[in-house]
Amino acid sequence: MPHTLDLFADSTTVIGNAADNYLPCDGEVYYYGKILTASTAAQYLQCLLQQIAWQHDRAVIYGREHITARQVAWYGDQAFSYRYSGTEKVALAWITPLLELKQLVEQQCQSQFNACLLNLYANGSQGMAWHRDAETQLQAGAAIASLSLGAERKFSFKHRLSQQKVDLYLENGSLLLMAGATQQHWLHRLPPSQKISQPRLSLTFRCMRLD
Ligand SMILES: O=C(O)CCC(=O)C(=O)O
Ligand SMILES: [Fe+2]
Repeated sequence: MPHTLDLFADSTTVIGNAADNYLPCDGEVYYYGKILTASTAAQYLQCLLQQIAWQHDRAVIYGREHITARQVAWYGDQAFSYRYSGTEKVALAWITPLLELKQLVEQQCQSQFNACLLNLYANGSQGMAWHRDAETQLQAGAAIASLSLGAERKFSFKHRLSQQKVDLYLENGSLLLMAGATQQHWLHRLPPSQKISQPRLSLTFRCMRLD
């Protein structure tokens, strides 16, 4: 590894503070805003683009296999196997920059995580369709924290019954926490936007069941 970014040497790095709940009912979504300075976010983006074992994701839809445009990677405390969208991944061992960011995120949102699914969207033509993260391998009701690096993107929630929508914008270096009953009652997506030409990377920290 060429260098280690020492987050905790820079006392200005943690900018965010307690956040408000964006959802009107049936869940909790806290947006902490930017928790990394622009320069620290840019360094981590470059470092993770190089060091993460990016792979195009596979999804089985109506029995047919599709290769997704976005790239993903799966890391964790153990070789957790994660099945979603008809495919299965085995977690790789943490690398230092991921552990640094995990520690920062845990400190910020006062929750612990044991795995991270990373998503890389090369530009605004790539996104993620409506879904919820409620796989049985995840600890039921555990929070999911998402750290964004790179291009600012819109993120949307839709209530499964009322269809009510809530939109927010995920800034470079920002942290979002989905908690409580959010995954039971709300779908979320990253809509495409043809105006965006720059990449965005998200680190979604999760809690896998240990049994
Ligand atoms: O890229 C994002 O911020 C969202 C990703 C997401 O919803 C997921 O990985 O389940
Ligand atoms: Fe998700």
